[in-house]
Amino acid sequence: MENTLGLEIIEVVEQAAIASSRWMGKGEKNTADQVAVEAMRERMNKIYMRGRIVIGEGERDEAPMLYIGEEVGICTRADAKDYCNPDELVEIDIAVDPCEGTNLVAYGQNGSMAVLAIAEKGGLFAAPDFYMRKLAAPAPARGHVDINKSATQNLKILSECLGRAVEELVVVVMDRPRHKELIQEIRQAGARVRLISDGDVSAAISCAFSGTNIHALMGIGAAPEGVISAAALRCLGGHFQGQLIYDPEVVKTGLIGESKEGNIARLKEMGINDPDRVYNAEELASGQTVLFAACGITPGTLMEGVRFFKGGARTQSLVISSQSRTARFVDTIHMFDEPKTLQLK
Ligand SMILES: O=C(COP(=O)(O)O)[C@@H](O)[C@H](O)[C@H](O)[C@H](O)COP(=O)(O)O
Ligand SMILES: [Mn+2]
Ligand SMILES: [Mn+2]
Repeated sequence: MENTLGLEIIEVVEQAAIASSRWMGKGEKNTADQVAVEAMRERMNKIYMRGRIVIGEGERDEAPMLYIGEEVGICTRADAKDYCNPDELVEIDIAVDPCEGTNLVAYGQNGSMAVLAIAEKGGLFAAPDFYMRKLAAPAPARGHVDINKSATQNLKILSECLGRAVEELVVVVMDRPRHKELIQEIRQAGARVRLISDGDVSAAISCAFSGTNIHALMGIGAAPEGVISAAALRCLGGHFQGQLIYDPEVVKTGLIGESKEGNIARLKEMGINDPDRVYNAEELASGQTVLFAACGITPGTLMEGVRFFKGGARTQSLVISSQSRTARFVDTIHMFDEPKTLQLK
């Protein structure tokens, strides 16, 4: 699966990011999302692979999407075996979020990215479009912090694992009414809180890189984004745990149906019999080979955003592979017109 695919998916996220960034700051989140979806689909369909979308994101808020179950790649065609080699015919599952942080793009704010994760068939948890309680932390804290413990306890553990005072820790939390008590508790424990309006994938992955000044992600975000984050953290050896949240009272957004009971029944239909189960990164992204790729749309903690210049654009992407154990930052210059002199800085 690995080699050529690793290169091709860089272009998939780059094309989605470039398309979306043309709508940066225009106040139209659905268009910023739609163009990213179309660009991602178009580029994926040029790859010699046999892909299936398992996480398309978007059902909950009716955003444009790549559909769950949608087949992508040249080798999904009926006559594929005539021109695809056996490696390309291996079925792979793909989780995508072509525009993660649509509001951030629409309002010209930092932290949005085009992102996807890939594993062999069955290697990614097909999360329902519900919410997920998440705990992400750097590698030294992996398996020590625990989502079942209080924020206060986890901060103490984190401080021991990272060898720094609780006061020196920064925790990212989504700025939502559902997190009022959590925010209070983190502050009371002595740590500092970075509130974000959107974009918890970037926050989760940032935990795995020292120098980002992000030491944990706590709280409830979307479940599909949880699986994508888990894929990256699994490859990077960071800590990630997720627990589905199906009670509308807990999330307070009115976006996941009327009743907790109805949602439990929905989960059962999907084969999830224990709705309260806590999943770790290896369970959410269980594939033998996991690939992750992201490209900044607007500037972020990990990557630059798309920068246009006369006749082209420059992007920065991150590609992570469990197989080659690499995290590659890729700086690309895209030439829209005839190549001219390229500006290096
Ligand atoms: O910010 C986010 C929105 O993603 P997108 O729709 O692709 O632009 C994600 O990072 C969050 O994980 C999540 O979708 C958010 O927490 C949903 O919560 P809410 O806005 O309270 O419904
Ligand atoms: Mn998203
Ligand atoms: Mn999105």
